[in-house]
Amino acid sequence: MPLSLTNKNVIFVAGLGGIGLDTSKELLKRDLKNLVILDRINNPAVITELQKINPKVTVTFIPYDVTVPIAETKKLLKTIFDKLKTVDILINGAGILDDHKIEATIAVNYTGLVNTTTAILDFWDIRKGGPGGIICNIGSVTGFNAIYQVPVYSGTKAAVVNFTSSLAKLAPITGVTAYTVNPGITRTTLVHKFNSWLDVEPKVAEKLLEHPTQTTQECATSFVKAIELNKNGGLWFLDKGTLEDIEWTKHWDSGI
Ligand SMILES: NC(=O)c1ccc[n+]([C@@H]2O[C@H](COP(=O)([O-])OP(=O)(O)OC[C@H]3O[C@@H](n4cnc5c(N)ncnc54)[C@H](O)[C@@H]3O)[C@@H](O)[C@H]2O)c1
Ligand SMILES: CCCCCCO
Repeated sequence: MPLSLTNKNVIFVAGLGGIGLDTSKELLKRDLKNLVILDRINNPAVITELQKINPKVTVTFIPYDVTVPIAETKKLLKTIFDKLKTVDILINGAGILDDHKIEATIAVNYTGLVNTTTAILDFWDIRKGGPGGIICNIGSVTGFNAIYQVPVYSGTKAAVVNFTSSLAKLAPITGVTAYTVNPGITRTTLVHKFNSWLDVEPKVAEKLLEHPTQTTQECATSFVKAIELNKNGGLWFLDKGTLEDIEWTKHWDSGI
């Protein structure tokens, strides 16, 4: 159901990246209570600028690498919950795009997202007396249909979409709802130049960028609208400045 972001506490993993930073700025147009940015990027000047956007919101930065062991993530989350007492939304946005780096791509884009999500369930799971919560995972249009020249990256994004859809179906058990935001090609440093798998297409970036794209601001505007729409199981398609909830085609059902 639609969600007011007023007085909410949000953890944003990768909130300082290309998409992340403009989305953080868009979030700060709402009167959150706290925006806690976890990122591998550490830029105090940017945090200072973010804080100036909305004095009603407390902006906090904590260095975080999603590839750390899950026990470390749980310790970090405990420090945040000890301070804030409640967290309403976790946004998982970390991602790399380099199909030469197979293990790193899987570790960051999938394993890191799964571990961060799993870790916060320690604090949210209603079966443990938790309050429940909301998971917003950044997938990608490539999670629906691959950029087949980067099959490793695309595969991790398909995994994010699939994993998050399962979380949404598990919400009645855990009390944690979930959805993905899936941007189309958005002009950030991630997409300027990157390696294709086994160099099957040395000009993959150049070829893709010949087609229509969107700005990070367009993406951010759609991103926060999706957060406010707050649809459990949402498959949000954020392409060329538009926002659309995708209907997934069911080909099989486990029956359970
Ligand atoms: N730009 C696009 O066209 C596009 C399209 C669809 C999805 N995405 C996804 O959006 C997200 C942001 O991408 P972007 O285009 O802004 O690129 P970006 O490179 O600007 O941002 C990537 C973010 O992930 C963070 N990150 C990377 N490795 C990390 C790690 N080990 N631990 C913690 N944080 C880590 C970076 O610090 C940065 O904040 C990624 O998940 C990407 O896959 C991007
Ligand atoms: C230009 C290629 C962008 C690929 C990132 C889509 O998730």
